[in-house]
Amino acid sequence: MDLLDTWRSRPAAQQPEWPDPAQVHAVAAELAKLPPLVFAGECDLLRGQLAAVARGEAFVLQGGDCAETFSGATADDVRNKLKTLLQMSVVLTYAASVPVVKIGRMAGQFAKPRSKSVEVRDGVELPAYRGDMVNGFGFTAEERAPDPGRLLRAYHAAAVTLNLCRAFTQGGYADLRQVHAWNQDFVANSPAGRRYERLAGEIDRALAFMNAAGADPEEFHRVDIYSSHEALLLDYERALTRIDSRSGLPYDVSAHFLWIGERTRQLDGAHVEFMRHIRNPIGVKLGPTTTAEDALALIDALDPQREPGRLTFVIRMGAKLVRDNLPPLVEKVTASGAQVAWICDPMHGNTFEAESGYKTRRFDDVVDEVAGFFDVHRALGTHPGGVHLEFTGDDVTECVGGGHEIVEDDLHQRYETACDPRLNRGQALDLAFMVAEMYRTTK
Ligand SMILES: O=C[C@H](O)[C@H](O)COP(=O)(O)O
Ligand SMILES: C=C(OP(=O)(O)O)C(=O)O
Ligand SMILES: [Mn+2]
Repeated sequence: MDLLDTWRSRPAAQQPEWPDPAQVHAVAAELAKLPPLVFAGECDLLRGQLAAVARGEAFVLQGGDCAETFSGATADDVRNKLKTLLQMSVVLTYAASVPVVKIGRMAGQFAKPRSKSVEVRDGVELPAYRGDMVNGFGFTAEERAPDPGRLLRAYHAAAVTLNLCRAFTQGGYADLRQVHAWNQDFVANSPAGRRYERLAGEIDRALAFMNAAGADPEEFHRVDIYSSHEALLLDYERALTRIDSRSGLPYDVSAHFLWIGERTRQLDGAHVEFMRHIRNPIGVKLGPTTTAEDALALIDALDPQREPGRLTFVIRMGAKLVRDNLPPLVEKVTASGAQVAWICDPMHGNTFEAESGYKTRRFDDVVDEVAGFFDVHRALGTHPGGVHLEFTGDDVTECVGGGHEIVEDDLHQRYETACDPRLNRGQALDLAFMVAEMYRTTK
């Protein structure tokens, strides 16, 4: 059997109950004919940059929506998210003096694992929303029915989003001389915006100095931003896996970086089996129950050559557990000689339901988990390699706390997420300043 299909005989968690498997087959055949969204050479470049992270020389900023939506694939939405990512990245690069590898949870993050497969409202039970790639968000039987045609729509929405990202980041918008422009609509009404504006002023002076001294590096005019999503729906990921004409090796060309979620990382499961065979840089989310033995077994399965940059562990323990549960993992993995990149997802271990019923997260818990992650690496002399966040470019009210204090009673004002609560732009920028400070005092 083709190695790319061995996953089919393993149990695959969190797959939709498609009404008609023949239709999934037909859609997969159509997807398999469509052009790649990313190129193998780009995935290799990212693998090289993640190798620098694993060596302790760079820092990952990975983030975006919990669940992208088809209706969110607009110029405004994508630009706002990118702007936030660029601002955070500038803060980290400048304030922490570290090269930042920028990875969007964008252009493909359309499928969600769920803790319950059904949702009940007022006695009515319907399938849970599993992302726009599977079913609709609206609470009606029609919307919630899984529809394989959505796999194709996801491909096209990813293509549109990626095209915008490429245009914004290569076409002048991401030029470092635009540091003020990214902040224009934000500065007056926000403390984070004002703090950013001061930093942008310093960058301006540094750029003017470099210019006067005769340096105007090409790298300052554009940035590389990579795409990523959870590789959840294996029919989709398999259909978008192609053999690289240069090397003869398989790459999943739906995104540069793919990760295995906390709910699908079973060693003998279909997700690990599929991901073993693609050559992209990949990640695995590790939650609070992960043992060092689990982590070592995942390395054996997914990175048998111990190739720096191939494997990233995304730690999401929760603020209360990270200081106790992470050290044995880092110690044993480091002792094994594997060079993984360690990055911190301070979102998924800190979700709770507010009294009003909204799913939310406390900004302070998010900060505390990142601080715990840094504490562990500082104590062990290992490298805190990055953060993985859920944020948006808009002023939503989904997470509580932060500089512009949002309280639980405010959540209803602008609660727009299709799945998990995201940091808004001010909270994301505040966090970037705090992470930069933690990095400076750790290294
Ligand atoms: O984004 C992550 C998961 O899909 C999400 O946290 C699960 O949320 P649920 O517990 O509402 O299903
Ligand atoms: C589902 C997610 O996370 P986890 O697998 O860590 O729960 C996510 O990143 O949205
Ligand atoms: Mn999420």
